[in-house]
Amino acid sequence: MSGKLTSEYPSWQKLQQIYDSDHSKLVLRDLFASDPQRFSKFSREYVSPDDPSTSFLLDFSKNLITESVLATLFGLVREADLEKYREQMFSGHHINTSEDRAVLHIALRNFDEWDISEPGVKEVSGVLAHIKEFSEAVRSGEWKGYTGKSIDTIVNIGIGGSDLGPVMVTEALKAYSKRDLTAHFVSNIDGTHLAETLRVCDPETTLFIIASKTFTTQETITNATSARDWFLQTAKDKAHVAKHFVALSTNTKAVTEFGISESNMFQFWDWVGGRYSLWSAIGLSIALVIGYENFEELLRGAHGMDKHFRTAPLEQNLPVILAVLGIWYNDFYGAQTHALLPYDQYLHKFADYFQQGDMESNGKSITKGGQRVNYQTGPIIWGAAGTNGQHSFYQLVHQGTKLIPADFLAPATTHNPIANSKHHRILLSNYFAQPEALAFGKTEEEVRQELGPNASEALVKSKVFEGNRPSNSILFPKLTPATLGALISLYEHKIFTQGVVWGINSFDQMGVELGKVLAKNILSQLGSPEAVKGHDSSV
Ligand SMILES: O=P(O)(O)OC[C@H]1O[C@H](O)[C@@H](O)[C@@H](O)[C@@H]1O
Repeated sequence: MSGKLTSEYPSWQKLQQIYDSDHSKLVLRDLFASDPQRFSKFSREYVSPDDPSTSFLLDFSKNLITESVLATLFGLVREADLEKYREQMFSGHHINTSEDRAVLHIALRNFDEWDISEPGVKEVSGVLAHIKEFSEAVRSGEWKGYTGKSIDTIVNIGIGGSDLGPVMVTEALKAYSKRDLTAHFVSNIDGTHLAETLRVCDPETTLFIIASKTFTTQETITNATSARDWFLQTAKDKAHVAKHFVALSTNTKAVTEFGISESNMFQFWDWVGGRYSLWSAIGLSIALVIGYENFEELLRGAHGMDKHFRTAPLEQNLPVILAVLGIWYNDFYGAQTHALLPYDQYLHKFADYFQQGDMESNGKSITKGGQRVNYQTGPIIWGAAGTNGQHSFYQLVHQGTKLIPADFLAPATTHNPIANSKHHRILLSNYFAQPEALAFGKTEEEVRQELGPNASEALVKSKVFEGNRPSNSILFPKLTPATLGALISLYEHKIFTQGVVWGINSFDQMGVELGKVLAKNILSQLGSPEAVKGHDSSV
């Protein structure tokens, strides 16, 4: 990340040459046929260094790579100095250069193992203790609302990183949830979101969690104010707010000004990026729903993956492997998107979560040194839980004109083995079948054989699957808190690695700002009778 653009690195140029001369020869049918060892060469097992029961298998054999392509991709990562920047992140350097901040979500799940000297890091265990104490008091019924009743409903009010992580994780770990505590998440400024939620809430038994790193986000503060007004319509006395409103924030001043006392505030620090904050106080709703012990398991699972990422050689390093494969398609094959396809209903918000995680991190076109890149950076992330996606967008993935690399994820065993696990067997058969169909397709010859001599040419052609569409498969034993933690951390470090290779700052989000400023400007004019001024002619 000197003054050089990544496209000037020798390995980048070599990759371009390989792509130009060889990509037509990188055909999965042939690559598998010519090498019986392909699966063992291009798969890795992850076993948590802290807990051998947290493990998964990454099969990346169905990628358009050879050993030499992969070696060159690792060469690129070395030329981009990943190992140096990785160490800088783990030791608290201010690698978020535009905001002069450390990037230390890893410190939130470190349990004091690594010594990190950034202010705030020593306070992490105290905040975790606060989360434990508070979540246990609410879950046990000991925490009472203003009329002496226990809490049976929580409403997390937050948006972006203060919403998506808690939503995704509480959905993913529903099997561990307390069934008599209902959780709602309100994010949208559209009054419908709050109104429809409040319709099913009782002010006497509802706890509002106001989640905002900055505590200035318009949507969250507006929703929180309306929620407080709704509460006070019944509760009347402002003193009752203390039993029903808590805040998760870095901004003590704004929280107390809102009327929430400091003792009901859960602190975090500016070195926690919003999209990396579910491990912090922002995870309070997670601890409330699944219990503190399970929340800690989630953090410990992520820490195991942090250790792996920090220490494993690049060739064995799962986040690095996922990162370089993504770069190969994004920068040389011209793939615009990357699909996340979990075959697990519990993970139905996984792609939504990493839409922010990846796109807000790597949706940048200026390097840290201020140069405009001359290559592609972050991909468009999208996806849905299987098998629903199969009946929706897979047609285009299989036979459309676009190359869409995809990650398939599935648990070997289910939390819900209904009908003697028949559902799960069908689900898994689809999980295995889709990557195979994408990779190997169906040749014209096979179609002709199937249809017989009387089939029209057009019908034959329409049934041909070109195949050669790449995918990764991640198979884990069961979706436990620790496994989920490891999976999230895996993708976080993939994003970090790609950002380093592209030479960009993955930890600011300047692009979100302009729209916010313009909306405030328009809002101030909307209430006035004069014509809205100073915008384009369509406003
Ligand atoms: O937690 P806050 O401060 O309310 O921010 C919520 C969100 O706002 C913006 O969209 C961005 O800055 C996001 O990264 C952030 O997650």
